[in-house]
Amino acid sequence: MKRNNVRDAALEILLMIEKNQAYSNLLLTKIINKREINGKDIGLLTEIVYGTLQRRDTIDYFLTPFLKNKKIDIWVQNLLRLSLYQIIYLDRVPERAIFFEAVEIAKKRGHKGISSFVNGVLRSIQREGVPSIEQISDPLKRLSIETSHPLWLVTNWVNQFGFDETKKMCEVNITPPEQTARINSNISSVENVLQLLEGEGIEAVRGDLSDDSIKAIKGNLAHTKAFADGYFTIQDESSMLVARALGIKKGDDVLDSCAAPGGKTTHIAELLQNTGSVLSLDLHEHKTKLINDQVSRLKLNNVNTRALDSRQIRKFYQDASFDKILVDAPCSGYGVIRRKPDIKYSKQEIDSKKLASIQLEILSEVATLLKKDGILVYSTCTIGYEENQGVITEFLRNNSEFELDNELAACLPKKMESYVKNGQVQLLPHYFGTDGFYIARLRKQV
Ligand SMILES: C[S@@+](CC[C@H](N)C(=O)[O-])C[C@H]1O[C@@H](n2cnc3c(N)ncnc32)[C@H](O)[C@@H]1O
Repeated sequence: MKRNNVRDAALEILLMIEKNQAYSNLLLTKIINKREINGKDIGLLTEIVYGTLQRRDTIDYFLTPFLKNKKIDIWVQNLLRLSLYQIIYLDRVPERAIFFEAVEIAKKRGHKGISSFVNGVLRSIQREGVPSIEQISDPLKRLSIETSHPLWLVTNWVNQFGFDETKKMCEVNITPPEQTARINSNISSVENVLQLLEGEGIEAVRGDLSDDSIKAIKGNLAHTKAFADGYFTIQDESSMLVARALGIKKGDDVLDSCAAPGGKTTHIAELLQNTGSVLSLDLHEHKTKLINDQVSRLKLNNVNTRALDSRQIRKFYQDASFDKILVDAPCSGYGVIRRKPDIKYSKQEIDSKKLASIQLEILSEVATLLKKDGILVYSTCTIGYEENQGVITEFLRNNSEFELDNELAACLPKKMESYVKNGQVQLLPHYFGTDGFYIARLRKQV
């Protein structure tokens, strides 16, 4: 396989993302398989795609003066972006190779004129250097360009969390995420799994937040036999807190109302230790299949899945009642920008408003099936009032039999205590290096 296929594959993925065809993580896997990219090149391809996306607006700021107002095709712009990303941020890639391959791709996709243009722009940047970000005098605009987040999002976060917190958050968002996993406590322990992984040549250590978590230092946990054999689930440490927030007890009947691909359903099922039951819903069969796959891999016996819109649950389960209910709602995902940097550019401010009304509909419907004294946990992997505290405030206004439950802090790791306030926590990615997450724990009083 010729090396320039990596850059061409990166360009193909970036163009598909521009057309909103799917999220970067899914496209990457699809193109790696389609083009049969080999192991060594997968690393470079991943780095180019994620790096270019993570820094897209910064790179555009650098490129703009060199384009001299010339209108260029979207593929040329993306070719320049990914080439400049490598020149500025990837020390180990020789510049000669970057220039050569950019020109070859331009020739192949366009014509000689375009390849000369691409070569000319890159050579000018090499000669003159990129413009300084320091010259942007407005601090919000500077932060927006420096960390490649849309100005409206930066402004929104600064209004909620202040400038310093927002800056830390934006800076973490342009770093690569860690890979962590949750041990399947039904069949193993952290020590045992670390040993198994060592035997497979993977370097891993205990996680930072949860007792049953591990963190990869070298190697990919997803490609191990221990994973295939059900010893653990790849999951961010913030996500592992959600099932904990439910305070699962043996024998509980639990509803997971937005469950695919099953990260939290399987955690709940593990905490039940082969007792009780989990009913896991998601919109479509192809989604519930993902849950079933994980349930089989982890050898769990207490999960039932069904393709169903949770907003319709009473039509199908009018006599059911649950001890615990989880709404891990569909959301804008601003807490997982490190994993899906394209979120920064594809989402609009208005999306949170639309999502908040769906989130409230789901909560309001499923809450009717909770037993007296039962626990309802609402969570999202997003950051910001509208889809989080705003939804809960509105829910509590309409459902006076519920109250925020202060037991939340006791369910979560001690380290997090100071961040838990009044039965809620908004975890920002720079607190513990996890994804950003919101969790609220509510109790039904009557
Ligand atoms: C944040 S994800 C859930 C992640 C999952 N809890 C886990 O830990 O793996 C939200 C899920 O909600 C599903 N969803 C969206 N609207 C829904 C609805 N009205 N009823 C049921 N599921 C819904 C989406 O298909 C998506 O899979």
